[in-house]
Amino acid sequence: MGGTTTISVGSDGVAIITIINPPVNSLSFDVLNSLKERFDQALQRDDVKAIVVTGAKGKFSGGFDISAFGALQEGKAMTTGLASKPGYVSIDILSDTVEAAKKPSVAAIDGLALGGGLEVAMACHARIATSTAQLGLPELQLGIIPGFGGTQRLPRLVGLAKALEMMLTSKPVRGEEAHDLGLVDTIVSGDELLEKARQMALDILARRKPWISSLYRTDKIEPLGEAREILNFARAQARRQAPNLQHPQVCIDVIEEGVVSGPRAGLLKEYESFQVLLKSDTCKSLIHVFFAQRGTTKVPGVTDLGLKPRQIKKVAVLGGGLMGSGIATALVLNGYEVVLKEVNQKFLDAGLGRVKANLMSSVKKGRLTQEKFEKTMSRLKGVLDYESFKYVDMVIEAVIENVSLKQQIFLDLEKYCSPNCILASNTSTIDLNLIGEKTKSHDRIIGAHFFSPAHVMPLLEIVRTPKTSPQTVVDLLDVGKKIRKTPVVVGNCTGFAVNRMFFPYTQAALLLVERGADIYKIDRAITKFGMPMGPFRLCDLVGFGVAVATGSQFVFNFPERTYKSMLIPLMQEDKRAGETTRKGFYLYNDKRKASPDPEITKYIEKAREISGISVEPKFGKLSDKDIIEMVFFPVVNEACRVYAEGIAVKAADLDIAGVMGMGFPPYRGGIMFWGDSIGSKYIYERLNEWSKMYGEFFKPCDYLAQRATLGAPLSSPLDQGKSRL
Ligand SMILES: C[C@H](O)CC(=O)SCCNC(=O)CCNC(=O)[C@H](O)C(C)(C)COP(=O)(O)OP(=O)(O)OC[C@H]1O[C@@H](n2cnc3c(N)ncnc32)[C@H](O)[C@@H]1OP(=O)(O)O
Repeated sequence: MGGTTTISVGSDGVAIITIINPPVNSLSFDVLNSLKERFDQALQRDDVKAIVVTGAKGKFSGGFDISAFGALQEGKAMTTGLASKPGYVSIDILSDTVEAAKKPSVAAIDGLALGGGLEVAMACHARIATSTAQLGLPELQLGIIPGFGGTQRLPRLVGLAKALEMMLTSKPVRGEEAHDLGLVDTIVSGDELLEKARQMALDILARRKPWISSLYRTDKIEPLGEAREILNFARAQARRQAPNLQHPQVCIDVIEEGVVSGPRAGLLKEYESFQVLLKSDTCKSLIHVFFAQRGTTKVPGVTDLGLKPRQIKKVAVLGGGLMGSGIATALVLNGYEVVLKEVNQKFLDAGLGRVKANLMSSVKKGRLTQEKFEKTMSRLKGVLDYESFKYVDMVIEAVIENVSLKQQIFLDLEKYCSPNCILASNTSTIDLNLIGEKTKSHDRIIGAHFFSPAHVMPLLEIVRTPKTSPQTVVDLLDVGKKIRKTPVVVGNCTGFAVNRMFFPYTQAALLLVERGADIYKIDRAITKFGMPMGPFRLCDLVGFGVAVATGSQFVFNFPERTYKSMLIPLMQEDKRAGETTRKGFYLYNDKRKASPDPEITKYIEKAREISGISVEPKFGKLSDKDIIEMVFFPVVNEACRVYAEGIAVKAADLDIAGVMGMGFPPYRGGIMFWGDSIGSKYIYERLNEWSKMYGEFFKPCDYLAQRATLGAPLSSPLDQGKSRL
């Protein structure tokens, strides 16, 4: 587990206890045990009058050690007192040792005080922090609730409404705001943090400052009737926002227990609920996503070579359409100089206008000041030729999906850019080897696949061919980090990881509809499962033009497993092309509100006639579970192919690609993780059965068949020899 604490006692009689467990001073069992021992020592020693708790290297603590959850979930880690007694940490250590101590303690907070870290700080008698410190209880994002007394102390320090907001959103507050809220007593600079904390501890001892136990404060908690109203309002809101999640409701129940029956009862309920939630599928999935997300930047054979990212200052974006302008927005927002190129003044003005509109929308939402807006816009320059391209460090091509156009552009780029310039394409489906076919620059050609809207969506799919140099990958990983994207490095193939995995998503839905399932019922079932929208609503959003262009790449490359439905082309003939035409699978009003359209039946019937498929009554009666399985098992099947072909290095990368790129619910852990929670054997058997009845589209791939026979998880490590990376 690792980590420890140190104690040093000054001539003023103040003991400084320092948490040491790099990189974020997480609270492992070793750290918690050591913290208890140090406190006991400090309380026994005659030369210690008061105590300051702090974290090494400018970080208080990032909370309980998340890597220890696995052992706890399996019922291990019972060797220490920590897990053997109900509420040992929250009651025995933090309440009965730290908070009830006869010597005052002050938490000196710089950097992070998150989760268990903030809970330790709240058990101290006062808190002093820097203005940049981040304080929060983000446990809910891991599928658990605060477990070291946070559900009881935070409401008593900042009031119910703010405490609920902080816990339910998992968002931390900065030092200044924490001070305004009463969570922190004093703000000081980093240099004087410890000195002022010592002084504060002595002031408390001398009663020059109040000696407060947060757990027994009542002044910030609303009277019972009002408190219940606030809690019920939060319950309803959490249910609306996350109908599939139990733990936000549990968190509110635990807070309520403390308000109604007192904080001690609250602490016990917190402990019991924490133990139950820890073992839930939601928690296991979210913890998997936490580590998987951090694992995407670790690419064997690339990031372990000791390469340093080169400095990229200026980037050219080719194409000012929806994607190009979104990419340019993300870049200028994060400090890059951007040259936006278009083919004529009209398109250029439109592109620059889109970037401006994106930034203005942030100004309107209060996320960007007018001054910052102007500074950000000043980093953007529009051009109509390649003249300035010799000064750029990277180009991102974002023109329409046309192979010969892209080939010509890359030839031009090779001519106009410096020989070290990175040549990236934002293509979502086209093979990069094809794009660079006519050039000699294969080592610096790379895919930088953003998701629309590019300045909002968190994923950056970095596509690498066998010829792309590791340096180019490292450079783009660094840009990805600087523009706050989660990068996933994948190999080159049609559709790469995200689009390839999710191509069967729409295909399966079309197949079900042609056989008699209802469009709107499918979308409802999929949304209930946790996707932001169903496949038909998504098609409307991206537009039928894009859907058909992307689809044709798959039809061409994987004809044996593409379901060829005429439904979308038939609708296109009638000028229905999705949300932009106000008519797609749904009808749209001025406010973009979608409503079902009964007219859709006529297109479905026509599509059936063309494909020669007749309605099967059982498809009209599919349960939500059937719909989920028939739509998502083909996605799992394709994810298995992608993994087996070595397009992804780790199955966990595919989980993140699906969560961040398609909105697959993180609390289901990602597509491969979810598949494993169901079991390879069951998925294989279902697909096999459907492939016999409804064709090749459902045919399980060899990898899935092999895993099912072995009874092995889908995500177990692959033989790396096969990897395309
Ligand atoms: C009982 C209690 O109530 C329960 C708890 O306390 S649960 C834990 C609550 N705390 C959290 O949820 C915080 C989780 N951590 C974070 O949000 C972010 O890591 C952070 C804001 C602390 C730092 O972010 P950032 O600087 O971008 O660095 P990031 O890459 O995320 O993390 C650095 C490393 O620390 C690790 N780490 C971060 N927090 C950790 C934690 N609480 N436990 C274990 N490891 C942790 C990361 O896995 C990563 O490891 P790696 O370098 O091997 O990949």
